[in-house]
Amino acid sequence: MVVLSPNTTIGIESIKGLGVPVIDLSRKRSRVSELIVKACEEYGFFKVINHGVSKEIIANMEKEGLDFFAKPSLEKHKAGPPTPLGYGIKNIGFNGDMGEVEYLLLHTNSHSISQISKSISKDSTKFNCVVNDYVQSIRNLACEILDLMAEGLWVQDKSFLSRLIRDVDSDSLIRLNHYPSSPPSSKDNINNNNNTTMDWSHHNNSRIGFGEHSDPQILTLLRSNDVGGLQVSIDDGMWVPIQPDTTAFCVNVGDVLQALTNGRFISARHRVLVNSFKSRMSVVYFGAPPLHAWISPLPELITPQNPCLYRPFTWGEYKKTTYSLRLGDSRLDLFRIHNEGDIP
Ligand SMILES: C=C1C[C@]23C[C@@]1(O)CC[C@H]2[C@@]12CC[C@H](O)[C@@](C)(C(=O)O1)[C@H]2[C@@H]3C(=O)O
Ligand SMILES: O=C(O)CCC(=O)C(=O)O
Ligand SMILES: [Fe+2]
Repeated sequence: MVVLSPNTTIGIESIKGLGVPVIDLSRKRSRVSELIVKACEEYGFFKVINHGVSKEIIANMEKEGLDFFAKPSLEKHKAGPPTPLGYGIKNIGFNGDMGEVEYLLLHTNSHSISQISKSISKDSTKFNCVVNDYVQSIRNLACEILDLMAEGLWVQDKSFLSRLIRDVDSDSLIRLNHYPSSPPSSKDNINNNNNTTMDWSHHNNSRIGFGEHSDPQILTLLRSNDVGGLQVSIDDGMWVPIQPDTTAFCVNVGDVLQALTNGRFISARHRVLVNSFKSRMSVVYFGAPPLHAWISPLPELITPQNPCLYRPFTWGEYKKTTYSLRLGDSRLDLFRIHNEGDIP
């Protein structure tokens, strides 16, 4: 029997049936919605294929990202420091979190994109167009997935979830992450050979690109080049690698969707380890509601057996709390209602 300790990374994609589910969006709608709901309940993560986002839109976005990160440091810093929007390197957020990553964080509203484009690219019109096209396509895909979720959950108002991110005031973001390759240092080798008490990531000569966290928003849609590194935590502490697939989008549930579904969907913790030999670049869309939108569990998902788990809050309040905390903090717990029968 193989015994895996909580900090073990398993080499295969998953213990529960070899990987997070891969869902073909071209299959029968009712089946797709069932599969999405199941994936969100079991993993909070899944991949979608036949998603309808054009190869050209993806390739253009990837090229703009690669061109930007290939610039000299001085040029890149013109788009920084992150406010949190803009260019950042190593520092994540404002509370001391660090990772081996450089990134560009952009708001998805067209005015914000056109403003920041000026400090990102000499051909700012092109950058502006490419990002706007990408945002439009990825938002449509996110809305389609949210509608499928609502159908699978038998929620009455089938477009309630997608309206939150379609809203003109939606606070959605695009993040480009670049993880330069990082060959193992001699220090890591010494620890490895001596079999000392380093944790698994060091034992494996890997470094943290983006530390363990959950995403605060509703839904995240991620695409990367063919370099792996993303891992999801399943069953409390088992790290499962998400195999890179350039034809797929990796989708994950955010904290707000966990709250809206009254805890039925899991906002899973994930992290990124740096590859020793190849650089990873990811483009991540975070679908978020407007700052003033109220979030509370959907009435259909509250029953005597599943009493309401979260108090109502606005996305603005939740976002403020997020930024007051560290990357790895479990912020949604602060919004939990303690019901009769809960263990104190
Ligand atoms: C340390 C932090 C960075 C972060 C805001 C936070 O205070 C905690 C959550 C972080 C996160 C994770 C998902 C997204 O990448 C992100 C943009 C978000 O909304 O929450 C980042 C924030 C950030 O990097 O600004
Ligand atoms: O870059 C990645 O692959 C994932 C990054 C991530 O989890 C995030 O930006 O929230
Ligand atoms: Fe994330």
